[in-house]
Amino acid sequence: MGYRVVVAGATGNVGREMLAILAEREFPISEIAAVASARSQGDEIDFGETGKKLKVQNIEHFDPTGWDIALFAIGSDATKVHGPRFAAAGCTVIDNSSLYRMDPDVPLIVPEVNPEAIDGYRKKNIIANPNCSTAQMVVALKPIHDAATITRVVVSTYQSVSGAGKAGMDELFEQSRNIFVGDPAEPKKFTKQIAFNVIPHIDSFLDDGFTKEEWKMVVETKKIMDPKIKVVATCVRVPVFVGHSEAITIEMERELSAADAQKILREAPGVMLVDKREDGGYITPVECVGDFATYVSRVREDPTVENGLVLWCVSDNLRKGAALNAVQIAELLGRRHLKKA
Ligand SMILES: NC(=O)C1=CN([C@@H]2O[C@H](COP(=O)(O)OP(=O)(O)OC[C@H]3O[C@@H](n4cnc5c(N)ncnc54)[C@H](OP(=O)(O)O)[C@@H]3O)[C@@H](O)[C@H]2O)C=CC1
Ligand SMILES: N[C@@H](CC(=O)OP(=O)(O)O)C(=O)O
Repeated sequence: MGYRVVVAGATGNVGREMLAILAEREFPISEIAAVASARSQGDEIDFGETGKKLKVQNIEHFDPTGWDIALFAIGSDATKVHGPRFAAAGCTVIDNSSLYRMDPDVPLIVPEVNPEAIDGYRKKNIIANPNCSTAQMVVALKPIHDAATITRVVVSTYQSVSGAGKAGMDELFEQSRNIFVGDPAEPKKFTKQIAFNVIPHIDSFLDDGFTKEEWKMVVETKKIMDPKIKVVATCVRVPVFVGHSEAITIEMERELSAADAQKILREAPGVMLVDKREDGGYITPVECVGDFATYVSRVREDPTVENGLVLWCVSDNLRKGAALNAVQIAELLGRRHLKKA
């Protein structure tokens, strides 16, 4: 007994994590299909660690009729073509691209933060997954917002290359190797050398000088958590393979001590507080890989404003930032709306 589930983009970084997480969390599945582009048609991929192999199907020829849920991680362009086709066939699309996130008829969901918003999904039969940097930030901030009403957020991100897909990971690997052996480190996917460097530029530039990645953090946080919150972001690519980090400074309406914030975060869903004020008493990206948690460390009071806190937040961008959140949405959809086959 279970659902008929499609993973679209199953050969990619996010798709492979989706398959792994569906298996790890024993999502109720009666049948699973792995689809991707024509390039991968016929390839065999693992269904997580179940030992089961899945033959990749070409999305162009895949008929979604009779399938219950499709987890999409194929980018905005391909989603524009196939998302509405799957949704119209009755297969609910949970989409990782940015295409539908700000569509008023599409719920944008982080299950720990705004689960009730999923109830509007029937308008388009599509549910959006937020940007990876937004997802982990709202998980960390929601419990603090509930306690003291956050009014302003200043965030700087340190985003791993896996956020730019398989090609981003390959580029960091190749450039690092080339530099060690004295070969040129040519940028391809990124705008400048990423190995042994940082790049203050993710996604395209907008007219006001911010990047689209920074804009997404602003508008998505408002849609998921509270339209009144002011957010300003600086998004930076760093030479880390997996795991996004964020330095977050917040201002609140009411006073909340660092000790009280730590107490709240210790109990918060999806959050793992690791905050010892000693060497190594905090989490770094390499330590979060493969985990479900959003880690919070280094919670402290900001002495420069009346009610302010500063914290450090780390999470596996391919999991909470994409695949895990999508599977959690599927679980939520099952609990609130679907009947098991
Ligand atoms: N929520 C978030 O913050 C995140 C969202 N994403 C989203 O997920 C998407 C995939 O990311 P990621 O896995 O890292 O990228 P990868 O580059 O690792 O994988 C891309 C996947 O998309 C498939 N694909 C590409 N073009 C098409 C097409 N025209 N039709 C069908 N399938 C296609 C690829 O198939 P093939 O192997 O056959 O080429 C592959 O499976 C991103 O583009 C983004 O939209 C990603 C990371 C985080
Ligand atoms: N832009 C993110 C990953 C991503 O795909 O985001 P989005 O789905 O918002 O385009 C990163 O590079 O880390």
